[in-house]
Amino acid sequence: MKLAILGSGAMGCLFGAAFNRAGESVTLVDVSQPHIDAITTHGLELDTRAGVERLPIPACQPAEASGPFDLIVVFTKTFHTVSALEGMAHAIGPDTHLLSLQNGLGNDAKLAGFVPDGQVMVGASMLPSDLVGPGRVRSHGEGYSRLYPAFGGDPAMAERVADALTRGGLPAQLDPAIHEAIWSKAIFNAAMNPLCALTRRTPGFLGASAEARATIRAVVEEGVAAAHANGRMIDAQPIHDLTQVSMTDHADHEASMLQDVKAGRRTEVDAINGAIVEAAEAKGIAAPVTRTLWHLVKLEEAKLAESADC
Ligand SMILES: NC(=O)C1=CN([C@@H]2O[C@H](COP(=O)(O)OP(=O)(O)OC[C@H]3O[C@@H](n4cnc5c(N)ncnc54)[C@H](OP(=O)(O)O)[C@@H]3O)[C@@H](O)[C@H]2O)C=CC1
Ligand SMILES: CC(C)(CO)C(=O)C(=O)O
Repeated sequence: MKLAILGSGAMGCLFGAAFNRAGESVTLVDVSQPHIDAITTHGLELDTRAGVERLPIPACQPAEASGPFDLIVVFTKTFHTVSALEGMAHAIGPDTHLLSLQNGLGNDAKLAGFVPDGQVMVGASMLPSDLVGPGRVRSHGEGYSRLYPAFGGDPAMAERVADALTRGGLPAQLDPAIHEAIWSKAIFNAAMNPLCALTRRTPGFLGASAEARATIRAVVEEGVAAAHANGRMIDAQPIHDLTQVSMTDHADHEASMLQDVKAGRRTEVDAINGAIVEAAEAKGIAAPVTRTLWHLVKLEEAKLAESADC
């Protein structure tokens, strides 16, 4: 399979490395020239629990990517998805499949603007990953990934992708209830990520606080009510369990939203808390705790933007 990772940061490099280990032809596509130069000169340095690897994977800017690709895996932040795909339009052929394992709701609709519906795949990944410097990625947690065609149809390509990832060391499985899995993950992120970002602390700190635990429970309950109102019949308990695992087993992991505010970057809170609140309110349901966390993170982003201007 000839594939490109579009947005080869923390997650893109982790997944690109798995496809490379599985023997697939991978190109890492990104807009950061120092990152591309480091990978081209020294190889991709990947630090996992299995040790440190240095993988010689081609890396380039979008305009230099030579398609058409069988598969483009989109791993930009959600607010860059559409512009990133526009920058890869020359490398999308009639048979190109697109896959998003990004956080948040609404990734399927963004991808659907670029290929026929039957070639859009979506999913969710529980793997953690950090970009620690140009050409250097660290991922020290366990986690599964799930994927499936977003709008139904033949799952053959999704099967090939899950098989390659699993052979490359990242367990992945097909999940016909993929939209429920995506909702569950978004609710988990809506509960955990803003609190990590606002307190500048990891899940272990939240677990030690009764106030944080109560807030997390409230966001999960609101999110599940929103999902039900939108026809996604998910259970609250597995999400509560996942938040518990995060506070104990992943106590020191820096949630991606925490990494973003620490680096002074925009967060994905609109696609996570914002999307859940909008989906709830469209069905006449209030989600006040989720909304408040959304607004607090937006305030934090405004504060960071103001200090960057000074
Ligand atoms: N990190 C994690 O632990 C997890 C992240 N996720 C999700 O995965 C997705 C990716 O996250 P993550 O890997 O952390 O993000 P990163 O910021 O590490 O990587 C995104 C990369 O995309 C690049 N990019 C931006 N615009 C373009 C473009 N037009 N064309 C090509 N590349 C572009 C960015 O460059 P630049 O920085 O210069 O903008 C950056 O290198 C997000 O949706 C996130 O929520 C899901 C599970 C876990
Ligand atoms: C790594 C994980 C699953 C948990 O925090 C995540 O989704 C994130 O950091 O955004």
